[in-house]
Amino acid sequence: MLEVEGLQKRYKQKTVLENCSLQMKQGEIVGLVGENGAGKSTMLQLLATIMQPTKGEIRLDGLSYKESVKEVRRKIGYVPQDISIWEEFTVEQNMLFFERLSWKKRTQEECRQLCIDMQLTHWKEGVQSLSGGMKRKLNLAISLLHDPILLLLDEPTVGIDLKSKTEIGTYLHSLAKNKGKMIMYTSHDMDEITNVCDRVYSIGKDSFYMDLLQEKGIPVEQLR
Ligand SMILES: Nc1ncnc2c1ncn2[C@@H]1O[C@H](COP(=O)(O)OP(=O)(O)OP(=O)(O)O)[C@@H](O)[C@H]1O
Repeated sequence: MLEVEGLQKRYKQKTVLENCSLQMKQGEIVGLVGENGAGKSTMLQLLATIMQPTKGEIRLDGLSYKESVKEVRRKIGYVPQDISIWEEFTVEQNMLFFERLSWKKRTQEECRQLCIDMQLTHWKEGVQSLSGGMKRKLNLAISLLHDPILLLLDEPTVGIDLKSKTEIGTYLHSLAKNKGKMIMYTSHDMDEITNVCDRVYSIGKDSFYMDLLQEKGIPVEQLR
């Protein structure tokens, strides 16, 4: 379970997040929406332990981010907005490289299976020749190497075709429902949010997203 209480983030004079509280349970896929600059990436980076909040508490499976950050990190997979893989390597070389950096050991077959599970079948192919969708899948596969319980995805489907988007959505759904992962992800695509997420947090004072998602019948709460 993820528990966030009274979170605040200030960048110098600017307060981006104020008194945000949220919870996530095992097996849930939660969307994070809001206009550009609302603070979605900031929230994901705080949850990923990349930045520290100026106020507030975060706990993952009862572990405090302040007291047990090393243990917490082992339980988190984070995919930033920008793709971060080795362009000059093959899919296989990328997977094996990042496996060596991971605290959890995986066999070559397990690494390959992770890719196959999300329909990334170009094991021997150079990353440079992959489509945007395949690169996104590889980035996602790398983030799963250490079998995290919380997966934080910053616009994982931006700029990719509908087929890859749908495959990623289906895969995320199976990760949550069959393996009990908690998944939080941001997107500006409301159809995708509606199709993939169980519920949504809308960041910011603007009620545009709240109204839109409520109309579509998706449970949504506002964070400011
Ligand atoms: N390191 C930083 N220093 C100062 N201000 C920052 C920093 N990072 C983000 N900000 C500001 O905080 C606000 C929230 O940014 P953030 O990237 O979290 O928004 P976002 O909702 O993810 O936006 P987008 O949809 O464009 O990705 C923005 O006004 C941004 O300029």
